[in-house]
Amino acid sequence: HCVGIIGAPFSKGQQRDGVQRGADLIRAAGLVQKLKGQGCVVKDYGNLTFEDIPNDEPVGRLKTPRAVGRANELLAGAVQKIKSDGNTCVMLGGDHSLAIGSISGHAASRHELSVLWVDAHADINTPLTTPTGNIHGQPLSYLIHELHSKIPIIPNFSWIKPCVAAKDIVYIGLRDVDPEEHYILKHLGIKTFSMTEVDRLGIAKVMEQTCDHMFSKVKKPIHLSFDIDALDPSVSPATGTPAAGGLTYREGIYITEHICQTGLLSAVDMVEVNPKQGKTEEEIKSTVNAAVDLLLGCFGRVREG
Ligand SMILES: N[C@](CCCC[B-](O)(O)O)(CCN1CCCCC1)C(=O)O
Ligand SMILES: [Mn+2]
Ligand SMILES: [Mn+2]
Ligand SMILES: [Mn+2]
Repeated sequence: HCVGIIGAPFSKGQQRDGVQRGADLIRAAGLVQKLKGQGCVVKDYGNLTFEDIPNDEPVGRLKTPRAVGRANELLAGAVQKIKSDGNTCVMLGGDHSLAIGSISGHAASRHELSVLWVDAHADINTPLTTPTGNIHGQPLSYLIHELHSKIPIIPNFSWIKPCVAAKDIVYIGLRDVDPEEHYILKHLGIKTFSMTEVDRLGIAKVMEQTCDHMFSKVKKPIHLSFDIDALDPSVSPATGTPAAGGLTYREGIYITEHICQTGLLSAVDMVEVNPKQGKTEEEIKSTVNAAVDLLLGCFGRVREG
């Protein structure tokens, strides 16, 4: 595996300070060395630098939209470069609004994508449905062809072109979905495996049916967008929007092992690690170590050794 890593120390898709430190914490836990130790060729492209944008007043309910739009424009360019260099891209967040840039940049180089969204949340609110105005709860709405007509003009967002079809998205881990999001998921017929399905089917069947869905027509490169809050808070407490009843550590690892086995993983996001949301050093370590182990699972680490 040839892996290109980009850090995006960005937090303005939400309101809690600290998530911008996720990338460097994951690096400090040895991600690069451990990937190399399992035979990967790794290039670390470093961290993006996000200039402060003054007077970034709300637009409608949207908070700090100009910063979010600009940060994602920069990220999209970086991801496109990493892909053109022939790597599988690893984007280390930062909050989940960064999926706008990560998926946009990926799609710019690989056109048709399958998106696997592993998250407690659907992150598909539009600017008009969002209950909080936090753009980390909205990234998919800017990217899906079928929602394009629902997106108003937003400063620094004009570069974004929808690039994913609703049929090419699969969710795993949902358990905290807003009513408006639920309507959108149903209306668009998006494939979802909530925690109910994880409990009913077991993670092996969930992954089997996820792949059946993604490969039902043509096999496309996979973009895995992993929000660490998909895992149960007992495993990953240091995150901004924890929700009870999440994936076990083992279920998370099984997801990444299975996706690795497809040979189609083309980009992965690891977002929402927030050290300031951990009550103890232990909680922070547990969260960061889970993020590292999930990424190692994406790139060939198997538990049987
Ligand atoms: N759906 C929420 C949470 C988004 C989480 C973003 B992620 O997944 O990147 O962490 C709102 C959640 N909801 C608001 C009302 C009270 C209950 C929680 C939103 O703000 O849109
Ligand atoms: Mn989430
Ligand atoms: Mn998310
Ligand atoms: Mn989150």
